[in-house]
Amino acid sequence: MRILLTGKTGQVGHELERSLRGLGEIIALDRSQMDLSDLDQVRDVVRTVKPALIINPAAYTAVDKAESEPELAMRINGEAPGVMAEEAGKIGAAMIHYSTDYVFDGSKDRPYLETDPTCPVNVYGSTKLAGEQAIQAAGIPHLIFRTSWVYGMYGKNFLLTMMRLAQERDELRIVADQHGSPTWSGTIADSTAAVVAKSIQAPDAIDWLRQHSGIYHLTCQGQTTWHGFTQAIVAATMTGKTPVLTPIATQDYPLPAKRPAYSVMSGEKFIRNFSDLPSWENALASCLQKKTGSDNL
Ligand SMILES: NC(=O)C1=CN([C@@H]2O[C@H](COP(=O)(O)OP(=O)(O)OC[C@H]3O[C@@H](n4cnc5c(N)ncnc54)[C@H](OP(=O)(O)O)[C@@H]3O)[C@@H](O)[C@H]2O)C=CC1
Ligand SMILES: Cc1cn([C@H]2C[C@H](O)[C@@H](COP(=O)(O)OP(=O)(O)O[C@H]3O[C@@H](C)C(=O)[C@@H](O)[C@H]3O)O2)c(=O)[nH]c1=O
Ligand SMILES: [Mg+2]
Repeated sequence: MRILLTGKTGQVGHELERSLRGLGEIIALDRSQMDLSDLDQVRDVVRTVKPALIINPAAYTAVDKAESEPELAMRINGEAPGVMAEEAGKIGAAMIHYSTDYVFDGSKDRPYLETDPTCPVNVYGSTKLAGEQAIQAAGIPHLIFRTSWVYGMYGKNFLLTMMRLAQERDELRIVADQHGSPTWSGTIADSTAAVVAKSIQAPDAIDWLRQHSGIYHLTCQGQTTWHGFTQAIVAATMTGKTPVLTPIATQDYPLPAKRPAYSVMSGEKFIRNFSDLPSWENALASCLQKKTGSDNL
């Protein structure tokens, strides 16, 4: 199966390139080869590569910057996935796409289900929701994996930021009233590869993907806060003198974009249909131990 992989320099794209090895002919592209802000180029690349499956982890992920660049964020997160899906439809291809917990407003206090109403509270979330809707509207075989709080040893993320700040400072002030599920990029990539492998084992991979089409919540299981996540990071990575970790309220860490106060998502549908998901604690340990996502959930 020929697979077109976007965003190979991103956290998830980087791990996917590794996890997908052996599952087909992987055409992995970066921004210079497929710029999602150039919709004509997106169209041309799909037409030239003619994949059976598009896997799209590329996205505009700068949550605060998106507030001042809504049009660019919408083109990359909302429109480009729609163009990919439209072109996929013309060649009988399927699509695996990634979305976010930030499609929810955070007013629930129990894990969000795939059937719960969406209501983004920031520009990034609105543009990611538009991407989901554009893919659904194209009517192609598709899997949309909503994930959250992604980290790993590669790329820009909260784990690496906090490991650095914990070395530099005596005190860290961290938001303790936002609840979510930190998710290792390796878990996302390996879980995606497991799904692709299942599709390939079926008599007709595209038909299998059509039968399983829909939205799935793909996160590590359990929940914490950014403060709780930092406590786990510091405990696992530092010995000797550690900084004081002071819990603070969201309002005491002002940022341009609003965030949902609660964005835990139930992984039950994903687990029932595809494969098990690790707890966030176990995934963090695996990440720190292995430093790759190649063969560990
Ligand atoms: N990070 C997170 O916490 C979360 C992410 N998600 C979703 O998961 C998916 C993967 O995210 P993640 O890997 O963490 O994201 P990263 O920010 O690590 O990577 C984003 C990727 O998209 C690429 N990209 C950005 N703009 C363009 C563009 N105009 N054209 C082509 N490529 C572009 C980047 O390229 P370059 O390296 O050149 O910038 C990079 O390869 C995304 O859909 C994201 O919305 C969902 C929930 C949480
Ligand atoms: C560095 C730092 C951050 N924080 C807070 C700010 C913020 O609320 C929280 C996390 O910071 P981030 O910048 O990683 O948060 P954010 O960019 O909102 O992360 C989000 O990214 C997008 C792409 C998603 O899809 C989401 O699932 C989520 O992972 O931690 C502190 O409280 N203290 C600190 O010292
Ligand atoms: Mg961020």
